Formats: sequence, C-alpha cells, structure tokens
Amino acid sequence: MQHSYTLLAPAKINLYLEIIGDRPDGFHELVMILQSISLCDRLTINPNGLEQFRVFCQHEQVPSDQTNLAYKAAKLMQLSFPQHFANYGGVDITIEKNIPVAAGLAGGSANAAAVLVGIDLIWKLGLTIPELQTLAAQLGSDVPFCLAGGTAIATGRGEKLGKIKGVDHLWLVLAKYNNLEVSTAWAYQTYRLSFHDTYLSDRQGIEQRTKQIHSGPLVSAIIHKESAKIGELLHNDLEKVVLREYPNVAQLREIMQRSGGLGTMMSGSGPSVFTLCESAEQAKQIQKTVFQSINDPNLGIWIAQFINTGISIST
Ligand SMILES: C[C@@](CO)(OP(=O)(O)O)[C@H](O)COP(=O)(O)OP(=O)(O)OC[C@H]1O[C@@H](n2ccc(N)nc2=O)[C@H](O)[C@@H]1O
Ligand SMILES: Nc1ncnc2c1ncn2[C@@H]1O[C@H](COP(=O)(O)OP(=O)(O)O)[C@@H](O)[C@H]1O
Repeated sequence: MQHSYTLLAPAKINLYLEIIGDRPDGFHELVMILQSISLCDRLTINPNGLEQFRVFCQHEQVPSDQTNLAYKAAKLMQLSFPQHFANYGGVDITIEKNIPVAAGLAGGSANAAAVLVGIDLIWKLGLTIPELQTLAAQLGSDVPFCLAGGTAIATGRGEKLGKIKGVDHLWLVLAKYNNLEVSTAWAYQTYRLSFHDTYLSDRQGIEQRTKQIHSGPLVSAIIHKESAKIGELLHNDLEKVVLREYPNVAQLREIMQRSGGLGTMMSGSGPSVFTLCESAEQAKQIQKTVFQSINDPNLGIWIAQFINTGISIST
C-alpha cells in the first residue's frame, strides 16, 4: 500500500524586485528579496495506480488540465524518472486553493514545488535539495524559491538563491481585487519597452553592475531585524508599469499606505498589494480601515505572517 501525502505550499511576496537588464533567453536579469508567508495552498498527492496524472481543483480560475503547473511538475518527474513512473504509476493531485490566483504571490509555482516533493516521496527517489532545485528551475523562475522558502536573495531570472536569516515577527495585510489578473509576461515585456534605457549595461562588467544594485540596505535591515527600515526600503520596479495600467490598484496601494503599517508595496507582477505590520492587532486594524475605505465586493483582504519554511508535510 503506497502512502499519500498532504503538503502545505506557502505563497511568497517580493520585498524587493529590481530589474537589472534583459537576457539572451528573453527573460530579465533580476535582484529580488523573496519572503514566504503563512497563506498556504494544501495539496494532497495520492498514488492512483494508473498510467496518468490527474489534477482536481475547485477554483474557477485554475485549470485542471495539462496547463496546470502542478500537472507540468508531475510530467517533468515522469520524463526525468521513467522507470519509477513505470514501477509506481501516476498520482492524483488535489489542490485546495487558498492563495489568490494570478496575484504575484506564486501560487502556481508553489503548487509545482509541492508536486516535486510529493512525487519524490511517493516514488522513493530520495532526491537531494540541489537535484530538486534543478528540476524546479525547469518549471518556472519562482519554483526553486517556493521549494526552499523562508527569506532569500534571488538573482539570475529568479532561480539562483542565497538564503538569508530572515525576520519571523512581521505580519502583513494583503489585498487583491478578485476580478483582476495581471500577466507576468505582459508586465516584464511592458517594462522592457518603457524602461529599457534604465538597464545596467553588460559592458560595464559584473563588478560595476553589482555596485549599482540597490538591495544592500534592505538585506542589512532584514539581518538586523530593523522592522521600520524594512518597511521603508521595500521596492518593486514592476509597479512602474502595473500601477500605470491599473489605476484602481494604484488607488488601493495609496489607501493601504495611508492606513498605517511599516510600508506598502505591490507583490511581484501584481496586482496584490501588501502592507507590513508589527503585530496581528495592527494588521487587523489596517484590514478594517481598508474595508471601510473601499466598498467593493471584489476586494479580498487577507492577514498573514512571515514564515521560515517552503514546502512542508502537513501533520
Ligand atoms: C514577477 C515574479 C516575481 O517574483 O513573480 P510573480 O509575480 O509571477 O508571482 C517572477 O519574476 C515571475 O516568476 P514566474 O511566475 O515563475 O515566471 P516564469 O513562469 O518563469 O515566466 C513567466 C514570464 O515572465 C517573464 N519573466 C519571468 C522571469 C524573469 N526573470 N524575466 C522575465 O521576463 C517571461 O516573459 C516569462 O515568459
Ligand atoms: N496550480 C495552479 N495554481 C494557480 N494558477 C495556476 C496553476 N496552474 C496554472 N495556473 C495558471 O497560472 C496563472 C498564474 O497563476 P499564479 O501562479 O497564481 O500567479 P502568479 O504568476 O502571479 O504568481 C493563472 O492564470 C492560472 O490560471
């Protein structure tokens, strides 16, 4: 009898996102600081005794077919370990979706990372973290971080990770219009068209370029647990294109910023916006203020906490 596993897959926020330049592969060279938060999807992975993978998800914005990132992760495992697929068979993947979809919170990437971990366990592969990370990077730029979690500096296209000792005392209020999605590819392409002249030139050499990257003070604030500074130093280049295109997201950001907290920023390619808070009480107060200021049934608001884990097995 083969085991089934239930895994928790946390969302991430971007505390920092700087676009350094474009890359020959069409992606963008980044410096990011990524943070896992307590808002999690729950995935159950069940051996199904079939020669196929199946995805079950009730959320109307999430496909259950071969385009689901969780399905793609399972397919990658089949291609990478055909003998294990032949021996153990496929799995059913049931996704309980709690992370808002297409929100800049890496929900799909987190699901893909969870499937890699689940199949590794079910097929008794015993993969090392670097082996899992190599597979993760083939599925998407954010998938390696989702696997590892915690707090990390991410470079390259987002897949090269340097873990840092993060803070675990911060809370956040997270808000998103449920009727609004932003395509990540659109956000990067639009940024490239609008701000190409601000990219650091490759000709300057890596040393010169590194001096011009501005994430240092925020990394230092995180390491020294300076909450107020962390709030002040939040940064996201993609705000320049997303807030311009979506005035209601810009307005939401403004209202959240005025409601108190340590600092407010859009996460990733948006459109979710978060405000960092010192405590759960402060987060609840800000949540109430934002609800009262924006009377829109499409606005979702969540409270979450910084966490120090990536994919974990639910007990
Ligand atoms: C913006 C960020 C910030 O953390 O997250 P989200 O807002 O999507 O959560 C990431 O960079 C998104 O990561 P992820 O969603 O895994 O992206 P991928 O699937 O690899 O790529 C989606 C598309 O984004 C663009 N892309 C992505 C990463 C990168 N460094 N440069 C890019 O130009 C490419 O056009 C690509 O086709
Ligand atoms: N398992 C999944 N969870 C969420 N979205 C998924 C999943 N698989 C595919 N998608 C599709 O991927 C797109 C991006 O979703 P998501 O990963 O939540 O956002 P983001 O890239 O902004 O972090 C959505 O349009 C959604 O339909």
